[in-house]
Amino acid sequence: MTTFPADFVWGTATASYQIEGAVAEDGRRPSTWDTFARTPGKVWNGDTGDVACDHYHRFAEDVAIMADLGVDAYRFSVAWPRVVPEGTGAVNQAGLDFYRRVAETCLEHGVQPYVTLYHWDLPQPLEDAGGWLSRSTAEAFAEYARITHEALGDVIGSWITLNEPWCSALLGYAAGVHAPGQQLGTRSLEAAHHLLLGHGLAVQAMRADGGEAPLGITLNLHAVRAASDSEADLEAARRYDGLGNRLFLDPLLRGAYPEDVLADTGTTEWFAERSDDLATIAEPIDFIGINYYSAHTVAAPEDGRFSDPSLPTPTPGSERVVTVDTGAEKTQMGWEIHPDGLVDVLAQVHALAPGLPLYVTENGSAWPDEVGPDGRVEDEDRRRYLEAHLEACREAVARGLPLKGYFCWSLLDNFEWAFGYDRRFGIVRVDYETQQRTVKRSGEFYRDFVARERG
Ligand SMILES: OC[C@@H]1[C@@H](O)[C@H](O)[C@@H](O)c2nc(CNc3ccccc3)cn21
Repeated sequence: MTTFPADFVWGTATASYQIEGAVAEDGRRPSTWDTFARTPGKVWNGDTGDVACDHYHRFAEDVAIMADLGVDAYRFSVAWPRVVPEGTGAVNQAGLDFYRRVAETCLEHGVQPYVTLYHWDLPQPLEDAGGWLSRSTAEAFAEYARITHEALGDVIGSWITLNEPWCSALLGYAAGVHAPGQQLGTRSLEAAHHLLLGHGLAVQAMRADGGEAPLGITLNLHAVRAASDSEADLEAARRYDGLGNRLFLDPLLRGAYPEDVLADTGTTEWFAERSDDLATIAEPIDFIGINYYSAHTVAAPEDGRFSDPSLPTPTPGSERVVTVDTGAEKTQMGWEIHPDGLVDVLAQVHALAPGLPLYVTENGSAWPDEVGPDGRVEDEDRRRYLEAHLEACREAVARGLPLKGYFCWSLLDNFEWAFGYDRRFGIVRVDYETQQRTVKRSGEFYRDFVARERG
């Protein structure tokens, strides 16, 4: 059986708004998710990230848990509203000091800090000024990245500019199910462009600041399969792969937007007017992070079949694609379980950029956990999902794909965006009443798997 390289990175991942709480402490100012969560009807049960896992005060305990799990690395995000509270202008030293404490605590425990600079918590004043629909937000992001990289470059092992620009653009500005909750159809591609521009400007700014730490970006890639080899279904798959994957992979790795996607969405002229930005967007990077959860079998709509629910309407083009239920097992999110799709997306990126290091920066599953009378959480479904995807990583390595690490989503149960606290992804349970942490069966499995593979 193929073994993982000795330097393969085993990690866990979280994000600031989902775990920190302390949303008004030490100078932090509101983000778009503070606003969105407070908008009636947007988040399950009216949940907010006000307290979450209280990680702002409990980070040392959480890092110690990671050390006990034996992970090599911790991927967490820096909250822009803690560091530059208004989005531009004054820097909040208390915010930088918090992340320095987190990083130093990680290093003291032998855990490498991986930072995501933007995991969706945009400072509200920037949204008020146009958000990602505005080019100025891209420029503000680059300045925030430069400030944070300059302040923390001595304690951060790797930098990820953006988490999932697809979600920020398509869910935030088309579907409206994520902050800021806009439903602007194809104008969401303008947000995608400014997110990618912000990424490129940030890479340039951090490179200019010096430092050796690798720089990359994280994309949620969709493994896409046509329901049949009919022309209509193959066309649906082309559309889904285009809007879900190539709209981001192509400018980042080929320096050009996919013409078919721009044609599909009627945005060819808008992007042509900004073609000079492509050189910045395609600024060379050191790795790509891939968030993988599921594969999608798609088909052309027929009478009686509705638009694809996982491409929330009115996402551009979703009226021309339906997701087909293949009968595969699903997680509590309704996402089908296809570990082989992980290998497919890694191979897709490798084909575009041979040799570029790849990390699975998120992979995990939500299930309705039960706490036993002994206080344990025997989450066999999550353990099984985890095992299957770790074996998919092994297969990817065996095929010679440049997979360098795996980060389990998530270390802790946390605020699951529009689902609030109704969905648990953690390998460690959080009792939100007491903030008690309990390592689940899946966490024990991950600990033992990593120890065994490390030899
Ligand atoms: O939903 C689980 C996690 C979420 O908690 C992370 O913050 C986020 O980075 C994340 N991305 C995906 C995959 N992409 C996605 C697709 C549809 C809706 C929301 C996210 C899953 N997850």
